[in-house]
This record gives sequence, C-alpha cells and structure tokens, in this order.
Amino acid sequence: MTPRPGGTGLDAEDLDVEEALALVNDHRGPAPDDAHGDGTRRDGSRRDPAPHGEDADQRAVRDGGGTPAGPGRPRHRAAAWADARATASRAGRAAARAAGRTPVSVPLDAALGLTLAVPLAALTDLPSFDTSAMDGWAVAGPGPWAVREEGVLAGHAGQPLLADGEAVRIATGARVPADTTAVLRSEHGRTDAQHRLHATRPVTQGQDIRPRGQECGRGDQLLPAGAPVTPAVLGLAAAAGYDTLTAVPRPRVEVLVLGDELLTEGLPHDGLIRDALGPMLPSWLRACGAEVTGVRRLGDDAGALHRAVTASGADLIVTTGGTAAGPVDHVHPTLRRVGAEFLVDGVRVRPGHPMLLARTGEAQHLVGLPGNPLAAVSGLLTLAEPLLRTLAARPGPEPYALPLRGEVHGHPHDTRLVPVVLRGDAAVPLRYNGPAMLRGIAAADALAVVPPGGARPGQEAEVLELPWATSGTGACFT
Ligand SMILES: Nc1nc2c(c(=O)[nH]1)N[C@H]1C(S)=C(S)[C@@H](COP(=O)(O)OP(=O)(O)OC[C@H]3O[C@@H](n4cnc5c(N)ncnc54)[C@H](O)[C@@H]3O)O[C@H]1N2
Ligand code: MOO
Repeated sequence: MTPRPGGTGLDAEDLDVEEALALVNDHRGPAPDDAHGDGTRRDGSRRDPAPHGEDADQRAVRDGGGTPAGPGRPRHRAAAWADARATASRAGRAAARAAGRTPVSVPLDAALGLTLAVPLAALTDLPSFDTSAMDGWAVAGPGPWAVREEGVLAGHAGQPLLADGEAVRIATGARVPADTTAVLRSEHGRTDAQHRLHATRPVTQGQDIRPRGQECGRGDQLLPAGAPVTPAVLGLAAAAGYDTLTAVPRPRVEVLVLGDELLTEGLPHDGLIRDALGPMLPSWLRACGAEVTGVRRLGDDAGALHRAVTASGADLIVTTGGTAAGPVDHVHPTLRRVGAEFLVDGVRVRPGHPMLLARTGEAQHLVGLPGNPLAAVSGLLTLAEPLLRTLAARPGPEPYALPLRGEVHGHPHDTRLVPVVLRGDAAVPLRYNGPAMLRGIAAADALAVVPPGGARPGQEAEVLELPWATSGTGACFT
C-alpha cells in the first residue's frame, strides 16, 4: 500500500489512526517499515522496548487479552471492545478525507438513508402563494357576502378578483384570490335564499389563510449539512422544489465469503453447511449506509483471496471466515502479503474475538469477520458499522443503557455481546446466543454489551439496537 506521509500534514484524526497503528504494529513482529527485522526502522528509531524484558507473548498475557496464538502466529494485543469501535470510526473519518469523497447528486427516490453533503436551502417560499387552509369560502371585508358563481379549486391557475363584500367557494390548498381577508370554513357559514353568505361565528382578519412564506422563505436553510435523509426529509425536499439531493456517497463494500464447506442452496450434507453470511451481510451492510458492489464466494483459496483483495476498488472489503489460525485461514497471511496495516487485530469481545480491521490502501480498509455467524455479527457491529458510519458521515445513535432482566454470565476478561429483546424498560437476554447460532439474534431487538465478569439481574447494560428493532419479529426465545 502507499505509505502515509511521514509527520507532516496530519491532523488530529490522522494522528489517532497513527496511534492505533503504532499500538497494533508494536506487537506483530517486524513492522512493514522495519528494515532490519530487529525493531529498527529505516530512520534508525526503534519500536518501544518491552517493559521489564517481557516478550510479546508475556505482554499479551499481562494486558489481559490476546487471541490464543495459532501455529506460526505471534501473540499480540487484542483491543478492548470500546477501543476497537473508536479505532474503526476514526479510520472511517480518515479514509473519507484521504479519498476526498466528492458529493453526489442523487434523485430523491434513491436518496433515503444518505447524508446531506450541503445544507438543504428552500428553493421556493413555502407555501409559495397565499393558500386556503380549509374548505369553505374566501371572503373580502365584513359579511354578509354576495357569493360569486365560480369556485376556486386547488391546482387551478385562474383566480376571480374579489370585491369588498364578495365571497367565493374555495378548496383547501387553493390559492386565495387577491383581496381575500379571511377564509370561512364551510361548517361556519350558511347561505340564505338570496345566495348571501352569513358567518355563524365571528370572523377574524386572515383566519384560515396560510400566508406565502409562512414555513420558509426562498433561500432559508431547512436542514444543515450532515442531516440524515429520512422519509420526512424526502418529503420536505420535494415540497421545497428539489428533484435531486446533494449527498455524501455511499461507501462501496465488497463481501468476500471464504470457506470450502459452504453451500449456496439446499440442505446441509456430507460435512457441508449452508452459507448464512452471504445472504445476511449485504442487507445489513446496506442498513449501515453501504452500497454493496458484490458478494463473491472464494472457498479456501489463498490465491483467489489475494487476487480479490488486490483487485478490489471498494472502500471497504468485508471477508467472512478464515480469521483464526487454522491451516486454511488465509486472511492474516494475505493481509501481510499485500502490506496491509493492522489497525485492530483481535478484540476482547465474545463472540467474535478474532475479528480484525486492516488498512489495505490509502483510503481502503478490510474488516475480517470471523466465520461463526454470531461472531460475524459481532464483528459487523464492532468494526464495520462504526467505519461505515463515519465514512458515510452518518450521525451515530445516542448510546443508552437498560437494566437486564435476568443474570448474564460474563467472560472473565472480555466484553460479551448478547442478543436481547426490549420489553418495557428492560433488556431481556435471549437463549441461543452461541457464536455459531443465529436463532437468538434473529429474534432480537438489540445486543446488550455485558462487561467482563457478567451482569447481575437489574444491572444496566449498554444496548446496541439492530436496524430493524422497531418492527420486531414477535418471536421470543427467553
Ligand atoms: N485454536 C483456536 N481455534 C479457534 C479459535 C481460537 O481462539 N483458537 N477461535 C474460535 C473462534 S471463537 C472463532 S469465531 C473461529 C473463527 O474462525 P475463522 O474466522 O477462521 O472462521 P472459519 O474457521 O472459517 O469458520 C468458523 C466456523 O464458522 C463456519 N462458517 C464460516 N463461514 C460461514 C458462513 N458463511 N456461513 C455459515 N457458517 C460459516 C465454519 O463452517 C466454521 O464452523 O475460530 C475458532 N477457532
Ligand atoms: O469469538 Mo468466537 O466468536 O467466540 O466464536
């Protein structure tokens, strides 16, 4: 990959990423720029020596984490769960700047979920003319009024001129004739035998007229840059005269599904299983703001993985499986082969601890999701979601905590992510939360973040809501 500029022109966010790089590279043996393989860099500086003469394995143990070493792979420091998320979100911000992502013009019907790249300014006054707020009569001056023959409907251009003492039938949304002083609702007026209109209650000047520009004047800022495009924003934009919106482009994501054991259809047989991640990840990634450019199944073929990673033009490559240290786990060797920088290499979270985040290009990243399906979800929410959020300039959800209904066993050192349903003001932990299981998460509203050591009944835990939480499935496996 292209080396980063050394020491100049880096802002605070870049420095954060550099710090993250320093942290992980510190424990991975020779760094990519380690010219001598002994910790000495090309500029002659040395990586931090181990305190008290510890080696990397001892340090990993002291730091309370570390993925158990696989054959031929050094132990290293796994990141704390919250630190891993923070690193991922900083990496997305830095990549967004490095790529100089140009805003795109998107038709309204394709803009849902994007982020406004520029403020939304009204292209017209709203309403753009004085408008009747009710069905009834437009009246001029004090009553009773002589009712004119013709009426005024919404969307019709022609308008009668009203003289003082005259009234005309008018529909909600129609432009009020010039010289109208009020709109009288149909239920508040009656006509006599001479077609004269009488008000049945007092009429005030301007009543039930929406004056031009009441909501905004042309050029007024309706929403700031950075606002998420919701269905309501689409409606507002259309009302204010927009056909397209200028938005932050969706990050492009390519999914590479690894594993020779995976079937794409039918029942499991002969040691083969169905690929659960190929069907699950694209829509989940889209819910995180991504455009999924492709899902490729590569088997356990190191060459194919290397070719796919080097050829990819995506902003983010997501791999599934192959993150551990088994004989066909090709993700780490491939990343080393392409000179990637590991920003996160293992996280102190269960499930999913072998997850990783690497920078494979100036503005390209790879998130390695573990193969166990719930572990993959954990990696998606820990690393891919924060990175995509900042890359797409989407606002983060406000973190919140809920009391847990029931005890949740904890891991001694690692954070646990446990599927929960939200009931009233509590999070109810679900069964079927093993790393290889999707049964719990498929019924869940959220994942509870359970600290090392576990949580007592009633103890508050941070809640990560799932994108579809509000609709729910109705199923409950407590
Ligand atoms: N010696 C150790 N072995 C393992 C450790 C460890 O710490 N030391 N960690 C275990 C944990 S925890 C996880 S998670 C997995 C991560 O392994 P990989 O990322 O290398 O994933 P695979 O070995 O390829 O697959 C693991 C498991 O998941 C199934 N799988 C893979 N892809 C899919 C898919 N698309 N759909 C459904 N299921 C999938 C695969 O068949 C395996 O059963 O490593 C452990 N080992
Ligand atoms: O981290 Mo593994 O994810 O427990 O299955």
